[in-house]
Parts: sequence; C-alpha cells; structure tokens
Amino acid sequence: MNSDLAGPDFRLKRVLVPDDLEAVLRQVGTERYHIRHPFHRLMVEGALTRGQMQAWALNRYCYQAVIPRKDAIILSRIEDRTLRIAWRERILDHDGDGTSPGGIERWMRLATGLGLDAEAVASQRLALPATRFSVNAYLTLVEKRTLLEAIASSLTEMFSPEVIGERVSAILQRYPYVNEDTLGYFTPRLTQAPRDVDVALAYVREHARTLEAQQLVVDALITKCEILWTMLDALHFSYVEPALAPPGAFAPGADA
Ligand SMILES: O=C(O)c1cc(C(=O)O)c2c(n1)C(=O)C(=O)c1cc(C(=O)O)[nH]c1-2
Repeated sequence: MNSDLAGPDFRLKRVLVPDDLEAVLRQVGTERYHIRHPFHRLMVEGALTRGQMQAWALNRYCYQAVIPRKDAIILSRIEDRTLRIAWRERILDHDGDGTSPGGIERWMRLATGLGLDAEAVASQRLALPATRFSVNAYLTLVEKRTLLEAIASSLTEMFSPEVIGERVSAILQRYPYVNEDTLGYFTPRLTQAPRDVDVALAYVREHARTLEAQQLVVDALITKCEILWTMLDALHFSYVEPALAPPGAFAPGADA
C-alpha cells in the first residue's frame, strides 16, 4: 500500500478514490488477519494435538452459529431490495433451507469428525467465555454501528480463501485422523466468499465517499480482524501456552 494513503495505524491521510480505499482495506488484511496468528501457524505446521484441534472446532462452532444471525440483523437494516436479495443468500448458506444442509451442519460434521459430541458442541456450554464475548461483539457491531460499517465488517472474507486453502491442505497432510469429508465445510466457502465479497465491496466502494465514512469502514474491518484474532488468542492461552482453560470450559480427554 502506498504510504501517502494512510499511516501505519491506518489513519487515512485524505479522501480516497475507491481503488485506493480498497488497497487500504487489503493492507488491513495483510497486517491484521488471523492467518498471522500463532495458533493458526501451529495448526498449519501440524503442531496441534487432537485435543487442541477439538478445542478449535468446538469454539469456532459459536462463530458459525452467530453468522446467520448477524446477517439477519444486516438484512433487516437494508432498504434496497436488490441488495437484500443478494444478502439473504448468506443466511441460506449457513442455515440451509431445511432440505439441504448449510454451513452450521457442515461445521458440526467437522466437529464430530474430530471426535466431539454433537450435543455438547451445539449447546456451546463448553466454549471459552472469551469466544462468546468475541462473537457477541460481532452481533453488537452490526446492530449498533452504521449499515456501512456492518457491511464493511464482513470484508474479512476477502482474505478467507487464502487462510482456508492453507488450513485445508495442511490438515489433510499433517493430521492423519482428519479426512476430506470431515473438512467438507470449507469447499463451498471458496466460491461463496468471493461472491459475498463482490456484493459487500461494491457497496462499500460506492457508499464510503467522505473521509469520515472511509475511516469508519477501515476501522470496522480492523475491529472484525480483532474479533477473529481474540478468538484464537483465547484458544492459545487456554490450550497451548500457558494452557489455562477457565473452569467449565472444554477439557481434552485422555485420548486426545
Ligand atoms: O475459516 C476462516 O478463517 C473464516 C474466516 C471468516 C472471516 O474472515 O470472517 C469467515 C469464514 N471462515 C467463514 O467460513 C464464513 O462463513 C464467514 C462469514 C463471515 C462474515 O463475516 O460474514 N466471515 C467468515
């Protein structure tokens, strides 16, 4: 990114044309996306135990479960019918339509494929408190901030195909107890995410025209990166180092 667009803290220096705004947003991902988190790095190096992988799947279920709810909040705030039609696809992607499964069910297949009990995962009662606080922060963001910020916060999906590609190939290579079927959640995401990004990015490029609006967009994306980052922080603290999971949280069994 050209340094005359924004400072190292992502404070914008002037009003940007849409291509320059997009360049700043992509730089946020380069610097702040969870692909750089130590927990993710350990996962792709093949260094996590089965119990740590289970902890990841169990906690990430909370994020999956909240995604269609946050998209329903966004949907309720959109006045433009064409945009609503496009946005509602996201809810179908995650909830399914009652006949074909959605992302939540596919994530459950991942969790049970790793040896977790479906009821325990769905209840979310063994999730880390910090995971719950993080996913609730996402709901609060889309509810309380402007629609522009709510839409911009979804733009971490610009970076998800890379993190998913890296994760899936590393897991298949380095975790022999996980097979392709278990990771089936990720396959549709590789086409759904770019489709979602096209819609959200077009909206942001069109509607963030003032310096103030553009800064709000950049800050919303930073906040979303922080939400994803803190979820992995919590996993790292609780299950890797110093491995101090709070009382009541998931504890890997002796076989994991
Ligand atoms: O695997 C990942 O690392 C990852 C990241 C993200 C993201 O960047 O927010 C999403 C997903 N996956 C994902 O599967 C997904 O459905 C999704 C929806 C959203 C969103 O903010 O609307 N992000 C993500």
